[in-house]
Amino acid sequence: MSLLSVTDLRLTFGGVTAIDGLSFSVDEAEIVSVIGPNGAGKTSAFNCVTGFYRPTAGRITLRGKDLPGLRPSAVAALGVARTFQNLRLFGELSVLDNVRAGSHLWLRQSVFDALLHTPRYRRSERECTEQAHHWLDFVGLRGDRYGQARNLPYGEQRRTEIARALARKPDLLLLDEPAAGLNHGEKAEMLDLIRRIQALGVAIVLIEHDMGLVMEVSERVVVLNFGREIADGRPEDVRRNPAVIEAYLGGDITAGERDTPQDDPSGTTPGTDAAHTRAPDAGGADGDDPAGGSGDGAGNRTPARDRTAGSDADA
Ligand SMILES: Nc1ncnc2c1ncn2[C@@H]1O[C@H](COP(=O)(O)OP(=O)(O)OP(=O)(O)O)[C@@H](O)[C@H]1O
Repeated sequence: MSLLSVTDLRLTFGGVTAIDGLSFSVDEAEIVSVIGPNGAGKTSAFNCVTGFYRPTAGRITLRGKDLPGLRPSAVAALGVARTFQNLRLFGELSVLDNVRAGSHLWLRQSVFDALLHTPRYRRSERECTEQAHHWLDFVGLRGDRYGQARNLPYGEQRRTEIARALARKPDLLLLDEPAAGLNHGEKAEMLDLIRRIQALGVAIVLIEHDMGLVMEVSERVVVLNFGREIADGRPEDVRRNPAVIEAYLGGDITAGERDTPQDDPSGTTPGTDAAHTRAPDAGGADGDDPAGGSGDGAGNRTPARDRTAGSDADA
């Protein structure tokens, strides 16, 4: 049985069809990437899996258990953790406390323990802090872990978010554009980190516009375009798939692999990522940020272009 199974997933917002029949599965400790141009429905799919959105139709199961209808906290308790395209750290809290917040999911303490500071409470808090240090070491955080999270450089904040997700001890980790806004060296470190997470036995679903990273790290790649799945296969097959090449308007889908210091002397501009060569949508709804946040914090969004299905939402 697959760890995650998504079957005929559909999601509409009024007249907008965000996902139109998506099916894929993820095995234990497998890395599967979901790619596609801006607005293709990738983040919406994550939101359906994690309980942030309720699908219009279709099935999502984790080890055979149906997920739709469960609240995000219940999905997390089943072993699914995620990071967000737009970072969602508690900026005022320390880096350490942000990661400690991830551990609280599995801590065994009652309100009674917390109020009376029982030995059990003190023990579990200590364990929680040790775990947070462990995961910050694991992700290779270099910054001050006792300082406010908002003061960390962008790449370090991304690591902190991943540490917080790992503190939940997930079996499945959904990473939404983990390399966005990172420079060349940081992207190489991210690739290494993703592999080390997999080596822990954690399955990963990756949304990423950097095709170099996707092709390097994925065992399978699922391609979405306008909400429809147009390919699902091994990276080397997907990159040659005519429908995929067409979806990128004839662009070289491996363009991101040229995102080297030579192309970008500053080493800080992720703008050569392939998917950004075509942007059917840069709508106000960012999927994980229905309140209207658009962009990934790195400013690497491309201009909006009309699309039939999405035009309402984009208006
Ligand atoms: N809450 C929402 N309300 C209305 N429309 C939405 C909402 N969330 C997403 N959409 C629409 O669904 C479509 C898919 O959006 P989604 O954010 O899932 O795409 P994406 O592939 O993740 O894009 P990107 O690469 O830019 O993050 C878009 O047309 C978007 O405008």
